[in-house]
Amino acid sequence: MRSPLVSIPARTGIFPLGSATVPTTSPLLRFRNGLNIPSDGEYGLAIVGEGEGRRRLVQTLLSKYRFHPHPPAPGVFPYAYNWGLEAAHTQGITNPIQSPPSIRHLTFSKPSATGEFTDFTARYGALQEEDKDTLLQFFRESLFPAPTDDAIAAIASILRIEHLLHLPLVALSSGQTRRSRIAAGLLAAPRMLILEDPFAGLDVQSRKEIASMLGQVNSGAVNLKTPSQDARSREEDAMRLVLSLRGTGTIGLPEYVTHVARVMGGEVETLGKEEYVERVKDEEGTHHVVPDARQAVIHTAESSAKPVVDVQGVSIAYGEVKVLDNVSWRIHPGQRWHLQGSNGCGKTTLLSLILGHHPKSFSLPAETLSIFSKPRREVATPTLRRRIGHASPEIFAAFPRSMGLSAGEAVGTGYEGVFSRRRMTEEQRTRIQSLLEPFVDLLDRKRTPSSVNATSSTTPTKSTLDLIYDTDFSHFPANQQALLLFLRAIVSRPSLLILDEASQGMDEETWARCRVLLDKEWAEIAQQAASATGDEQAVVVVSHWEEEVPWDAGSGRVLRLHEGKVVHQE
Ligand SMILES: Nc1ncnc2c1ncn2[C@@H]1O[C@H](COP(=O)(O)OP(=O)(O)OP(=O)(O)O)[C@@H](O)[C@H]1O
Repeated sequence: MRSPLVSIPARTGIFPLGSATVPTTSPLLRFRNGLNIPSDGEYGLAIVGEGEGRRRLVQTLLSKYRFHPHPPAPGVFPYAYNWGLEAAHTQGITNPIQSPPSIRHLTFSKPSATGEFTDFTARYGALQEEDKDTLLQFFRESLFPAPTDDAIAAIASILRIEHLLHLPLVALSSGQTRRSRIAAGLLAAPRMLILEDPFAGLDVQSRKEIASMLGQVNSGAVNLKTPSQDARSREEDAMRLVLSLRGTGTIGLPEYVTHVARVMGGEVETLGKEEYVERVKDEEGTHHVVPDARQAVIHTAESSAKPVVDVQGVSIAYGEVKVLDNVSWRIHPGQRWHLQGSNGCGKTTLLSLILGHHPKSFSLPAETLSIFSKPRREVATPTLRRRIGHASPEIFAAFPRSMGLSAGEAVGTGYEGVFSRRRMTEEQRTRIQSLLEPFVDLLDRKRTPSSVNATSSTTPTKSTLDLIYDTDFSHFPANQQALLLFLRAIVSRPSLLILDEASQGMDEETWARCRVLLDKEWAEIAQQAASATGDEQAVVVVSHWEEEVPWDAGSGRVLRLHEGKVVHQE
């Protein structure tokens, strides 16, 4: 038997580093019944629950906080691991792990490291010299220690990304990028790998494949460090995987997971998987998020108005590879479309033509692409920016963080669909504040999770809203930046709203509130349309999760692509 990898005693409180030895504030987190991550044997951990709590628990595992009342033994970093050694000593375990474990943390919702604007349109063609680095080069040159070519080949085969190795990084679709980042995390072969929301943005098949592959890595059946070791030592050296999953996590709980650490109201409780699943079932009977304006929405009205978008027989190829193959699609005002298809099938490319991000958008024959009832080539790109609201992982990655834009200004850039500062009119400022208002308890940087519950029903004061409005966009954590960029997409009530994986990086609770807001928006837009002051909004949603489409199942329309072809339209 070996000492546990991480062993946090029951009733431990977590405090910021540098806080008073005898705490004067309530803990950031409290462990109700302790957390033990054994270093060998059958064990898989998933962290679920409140977004902020999950992030704190991850940071705790990375030893970014102070523990009280019983701190781990002083010594090597990461400290949470020292408890394992202590426990080994008191329990007479003779075979403790000698060296501190290397821990790697893979998060997918991080903005670019420099905060600079990156021109995401480069991925659709005109590659700059610096954008030409391939995935293979990235694996060889950016990881430390550098993996062997054999290890790269093995992981590429397991994750089915061999065909992408020679593509430029910027050409990868968002699902392909995610697979590649999981591959990079595994190639670094740490003792413990923490993956945050690894399944968001993955299609159903990919989710299954990756969940099963993670299970094999976690059990030691796939060992990327030393493939020649015998079965016993492979199990001992297995890379421990810790998954942090959104909400209840029951949607994406892989089979190999045996334990769940659930964070609720600032408290961590560790449960066996079965017990946890049972409990969630019981609770779901009583805790439903019921959006209050749903019934007011008209989802499938066949409009007599002219189409917002008319795509007729469009094809796009990169060399021999056809990414879109004779695609036709007509979108009318008021229609709700769910654009479906597996990772890399061409969804984002199709949308980039409509959005004017793709270099071919402007040069397609006039009869193949019309937007707002005119051939695309007769519609100026700034008009598209202004009339199409758009949120996507690409916008999230590219949005400038170093310009000092405030949260309110960031949302306001949606009026023109630009990435630069614009002076807001008083009316626009009021509108932005009205969008921020339903989220004020989430965005208020001063509140703790426990105080949120207590006060979220009270009307926010003007000054809190002003404060949020004026706070630097880049000071918000990634999940809140995702929320602000969603508000940016809807702020101008555009004729066409494109939500491409817009909920990625957000907590379930936040997305549930976004859905309520959308319903309210659509009801108001429909009312205005009925009094003949405009058309209803057309909406396109890209999501691999049926649960995240913001209308009732079956009430919208579907366009499904497969390898660039339309295979289903209803
Ligand atoms: N410059 C390029 N050269 C070759 N292939 C490319 C290039 N740019 C994009 N591709 C490929 O085009 C395909 C379509 O990508 P796209 O981003 O449209 O997929 P998607 O359906 O949006 O996927 P996801 O669900 O992962 O977001 C991908 O397989 C991608 O690798």
